[in-house]
Amino acid sequence: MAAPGQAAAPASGRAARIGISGVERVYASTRSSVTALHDLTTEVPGGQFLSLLGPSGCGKSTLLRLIAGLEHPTSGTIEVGGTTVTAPHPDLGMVFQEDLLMPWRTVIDNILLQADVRRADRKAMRDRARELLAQVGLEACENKYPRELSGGMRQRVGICRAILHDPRLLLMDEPFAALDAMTRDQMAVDLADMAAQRDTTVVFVTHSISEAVFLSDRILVMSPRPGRVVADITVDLPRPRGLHVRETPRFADYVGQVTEVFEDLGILRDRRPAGHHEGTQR
Ligand SMILES: Nc1ncnc2c1ncn2[C@@H]1O[C@H](COP(=O)(O)OP(=O)(O)OP(=O)(O)O)[C@@H](O)[C@H]1O
Repeated sequence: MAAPGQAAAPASGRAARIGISGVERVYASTRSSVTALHDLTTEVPGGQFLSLLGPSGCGKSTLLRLIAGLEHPTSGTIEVGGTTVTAPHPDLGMVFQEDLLMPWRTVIDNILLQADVRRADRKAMRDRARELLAQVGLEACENKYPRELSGGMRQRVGICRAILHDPRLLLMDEPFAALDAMTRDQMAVDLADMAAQRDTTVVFVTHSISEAVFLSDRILVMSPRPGRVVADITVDLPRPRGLHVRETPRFADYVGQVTEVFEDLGILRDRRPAGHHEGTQR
């Protein structure tokens, strides 16, 4: 994956390509039916860092669950690594808004849960878990319990768990949404550093335009429900990217480009003079 904190890892070709073709997802009950996604077609090359941006309820989480194989499209197909997704597939890491750590397990045992469910060699995985903890500055915390950690620390542990088995695909559903702004910035840098060291495709859901621009190779902007892709923006900012990239005119241009799409959709309303972009949730 090409991520902002460091130079991109050399692509080994192992990162999963995603193919989404004519995907529709309708949630039907006896009383009503909701079309969450409508006729979604796109391809995500292996190793790309893709962000999904869109208003609440436009189907971003639904799309992640479909890619993960946790649920199925009503019509259309999704391929991951050349295979049609019909069930949850193992070569995947997932991170959610809530850290989902088990309170009765220590930090290291929470990470090793990934090894336990896969019946992997616990000893080898323990060494790897320690390496990952060191990468995110939590080497002194391996025997602590989640209640002893801050929200940002817990979310770092969640990310370590998600990538312990070196998945070819990482799906992240608003992983930093519950964190304060400064922790969130640091998490973006940490994620960038971790991502840069492995060849993984990432699909990242966020409501933050600047977070999406900072992290991504590409941003898909989705319309209000039923979710469709209304803009497909390649973020061609040089890497490595540090937080200072946010002060550059090119960064502002990308933020402005995405903001305009939201203004055109009527989701952001700008009462300031033309050219001055300051929306919510940047
Ligand atoms: N299991 C379900 N049953 C019925 N409707 C559902 C189900 N899951 C999602 N939906 C509906 O599908 C639409 C898309 O939901 P989804 O959670 O994918 O949106 P989202 O873009 O991730 O929203 P948010 O940004 O608020 O998390 C919403 O209208 C939601 O109510």
